Order: sequence, then structure tokens, then C-alpha cells
Amino acid sequence: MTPRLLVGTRSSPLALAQARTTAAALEAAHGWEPGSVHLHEVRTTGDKVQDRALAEIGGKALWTKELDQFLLGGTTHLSVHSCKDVESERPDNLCIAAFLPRADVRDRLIGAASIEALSQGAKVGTSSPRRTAQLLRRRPDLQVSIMRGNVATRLNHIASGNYEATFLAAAGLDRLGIEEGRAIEIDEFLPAPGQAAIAIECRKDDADTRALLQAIDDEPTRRAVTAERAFCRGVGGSCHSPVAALGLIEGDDSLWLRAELLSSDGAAHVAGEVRAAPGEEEAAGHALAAELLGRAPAEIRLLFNPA
Ligand SMILES: NCc1[nH]cc(CCC(=O)O)c1CC(=O)O
Repeated sequence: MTPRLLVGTRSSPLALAQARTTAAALEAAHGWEPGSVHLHEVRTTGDKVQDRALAEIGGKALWTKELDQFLLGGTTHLSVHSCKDVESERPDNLCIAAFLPRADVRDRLIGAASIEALSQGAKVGTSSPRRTAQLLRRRPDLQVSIMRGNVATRLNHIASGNYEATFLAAAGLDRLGIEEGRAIEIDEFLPAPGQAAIAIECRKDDADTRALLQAIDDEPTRRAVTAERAFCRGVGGSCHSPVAALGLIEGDDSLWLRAELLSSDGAAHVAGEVRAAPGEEEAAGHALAAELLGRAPAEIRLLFNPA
């Protein structure tokens, strides 16, 4: 069977699960035979480098560059990404044409019943500057060291005692059918911008694919993530910055955006919130970014590069 569409995806188990979900959503929305959307697996820079903190590599577009090349070269029609891993500044000729309905936005703590229950000075593994800062803010005694690899690798590190605990996104664990860990409430650990959302990109000038993707776009997720990403762009943040943001749609249809910036060791912290009417998400994200940067002490400001 000739594929209707070719979907670019990374080949980690989580990426493949997300790509299959996307393919199934497209097939269902358009009444296509199951299996008519095909996957094209792509290895990204982020997949190739396993031994260093990604922040150390410092490169941009670690999880997207190679997928973009297949998309822009016309091999694939669309790319499926964990929205959290998609830089807030993207190539001009690409667009996020659909978001799948967002999953559980919380982080789960693996290896301990709660943050308080971690032993004094425990070694906690994560490569996320946000999780590191949020954790040290509550538990400055802990020793945070870099932990990388896919979800299974990270769980193995805990099982084998290399680290006492780690954090993983509930969304990723759920998509892999893994029940381990305790969810940390968002008041305690505000998630990363875009966490738990799946972003589907295509070429801006590919009207056919855009129309097909329009059918599976989830409006509440789009509104929330648009505000979170605008906030992130406004502060000049990346996956290397201790930044958190979460939008929620409220009963009156307004968007409630909460965000925080931290210093690397969590000692300094600024947080704020804003509400936005439909269509104002982008502006609200930018306004909150300016407000928080304006209030942030120097040790936070130096971590960000506002435009
Ligand atoms: N940075 C890696 C990454 N990108 C997306 C997810 C999980 C799924 C999601 O947030 O959508 C993860 C792993 C994790 O943070 O546990």
C-alpha cells in the first residue's frame, strides 16, 4: 500500500508511541485504513550524544534538526515531537499544525515516596535545569547529578541503585504504560513549557498536510502551549534554562498561565501568573515574561537571553 503520509519521528520507544498515536488519530479522523500513515525513523543529535549533559553540548535544535531536514527536503510530510523538546524559535518555513490533547502535565518522582522522604544528601539524577532548581529550592542538601538516556535507561539507574531518585514526566511514563513513581503536584513542581503535549509540525507552504492536521488539532492544548512557548521565547529560555510554565483553560474560557524562573541552585525564584482571553495567549505569555524578568534578581537574569 502506498502511504498516505510519511511521518518523521525519533526512534526512542516514547517517540515511536507518540508517532503511532498521531498516525492512528489521522487515520481515524479521515477514515483511512489503519496502516496507511507510515513512520520514518530519524536519529537526532540528542539521540547520538548520551554521555554529556545536553546543556553542555549547548547546541540548538538537538531533537529537531535532522527531522527538519527530512521535512524540508520533502521526504516526510510531518514530524511528531514531544512539544517540550521543540525550541521556542523554529525555522520560518515550518509550523506546528496540530497539538494532540495534552496528557498528565505532572512530573513523577521515582525512587522515593515524596521529596521530603529522600534521605539526607541523597544523589538524585536528572539533566533538567528546571527539575534541579525546583528540587534544590526545597532540599538544598541533595546532590543532583546528570542522568540521561531514554525512560527505560533512567528507570534502570534507579533500580540498580546508581541514584536514589529521579523525576520523569507522567505523560511519557503513561504513554509507555509504566505506572512507577509518585506524581508531584504542580503547585510544588510547575512543569516545563510544553510538557505532556505532542506537537506535529509540517511545512508552512504544504496546505494539503496542514488541512489534514487541522482535523486532529486540540484547541485547549494549542492555547495553553502557545502561551507557555511565548513566555519561554519572551524570557529567552531554552531546555538549558530553569524555567517552568503551565497554562490551563478555565471554566469561563480564559487561559490561566502560571510561570516561574529560578537560579540554577534554586536559591532565587520568581513566580507570577496572568489570565488571557481567547486569542490573547501569545501576548499574555510575553507580558508575563517581561514582568518576571523585571522582578528577577541578577542571578536569575543572567541565565536568560531576552530578545
Ligand atoms: N526531555 C525528554 C522528554 N521529552 C518529553 C518527555 C516526556 C513526555 C512529555 O513531556 O510530553 C521527556 C522525558 C521526561 O521528561 O520525563
